[in-house]
Amino acid sequence: MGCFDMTKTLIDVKDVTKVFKKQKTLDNLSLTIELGDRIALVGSNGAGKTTIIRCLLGEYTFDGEVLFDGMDPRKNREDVLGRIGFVPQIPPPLRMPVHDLVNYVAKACGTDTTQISEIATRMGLDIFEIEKKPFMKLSGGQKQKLLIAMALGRPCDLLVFDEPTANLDPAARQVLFDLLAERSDKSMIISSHRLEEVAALVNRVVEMDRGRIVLNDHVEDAVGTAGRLQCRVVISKYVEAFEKTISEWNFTSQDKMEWVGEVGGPDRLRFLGTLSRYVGLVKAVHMDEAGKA
Ligand SMILES: Nc1ncnc2c1ncn2[C@@H]1O[C@H](COP(=O)(O)OP(=O)(O)OP(=O)(O)O)[C@@H](O)[C@H]1O
Repeated sequence: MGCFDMTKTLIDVKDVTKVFKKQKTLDNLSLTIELGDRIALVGSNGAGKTTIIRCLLGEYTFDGEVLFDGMDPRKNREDVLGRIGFVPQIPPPLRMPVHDLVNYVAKACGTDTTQISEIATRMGLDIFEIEKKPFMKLSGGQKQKLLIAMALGRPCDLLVFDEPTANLDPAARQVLFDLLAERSDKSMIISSHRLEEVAALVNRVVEMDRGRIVLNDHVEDAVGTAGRLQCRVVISKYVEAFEKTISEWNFTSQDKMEWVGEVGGPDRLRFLGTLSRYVGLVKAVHMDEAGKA
């Protein structure tokens, strides 16, 4: 864990403009990310999500300033990258065999290969089976799983995942969300087209459109940490998985169809994200701020 200043600002993006071929991909963008923020970075294709991530990783020149824990990512690239677990949207075309790649990453990032292979196994990827294969000859899903295992199997202060689920089957997606939930003490930026998919993991939503931020919602701010929401959820048919999930939120039911419970203000987004997994099942949702019916 690195040292942070009193303000706990992890990333400061100030007036960043990035132009590709005369087109402003980032348009005077400013954003402060605090330590502990878990951000869903959403927006349509071409909004600029990957570009701001690449600026943060020190890969591009741009006008304006980006600081990671006070450091310029271009001038202090090694230090900055040493603290970020990154999964790119498009896997790099590496010829290196999987075995060598995992060893290299483990050594460079101060972890051991077992950590990486254990996570890969949870994702459904047996590293030993593919260890002689060049990375670029793996399937899209295999590459993604290995990149995720390498990012999560190393020590870091920030996880940056750019569209991490694009090539994953539903089972692997679920494991990824479980793995990320286990790391909810970490700061995260997860870029996604599907807010409902990542909502359960985050405490902040930043939406981009044409290089600008159009929504910046701290979930805690909206309801207040002390506020509680009284909720009623009605489903159209009984499903055991739903019962298990909603029971984990301490909801109760007489008939297993209508469920009632309370959700803490800061957990509102996570709760809705959880419900969205059962969108075909949910017939009604009612939420009231406790005491303000
Ligand atoms: N290296 C590049 N050269 C030229 N144009 C680029 C480059 N990288 C990105 N762009 C352009 O910048 C814009 C934003 O791209 P970016 O990849 O940041 O968007 P995004 O929000 O990540 O989109 P997606 O959801 O499709 O991944 C697009 O119009 C894209 O064509």
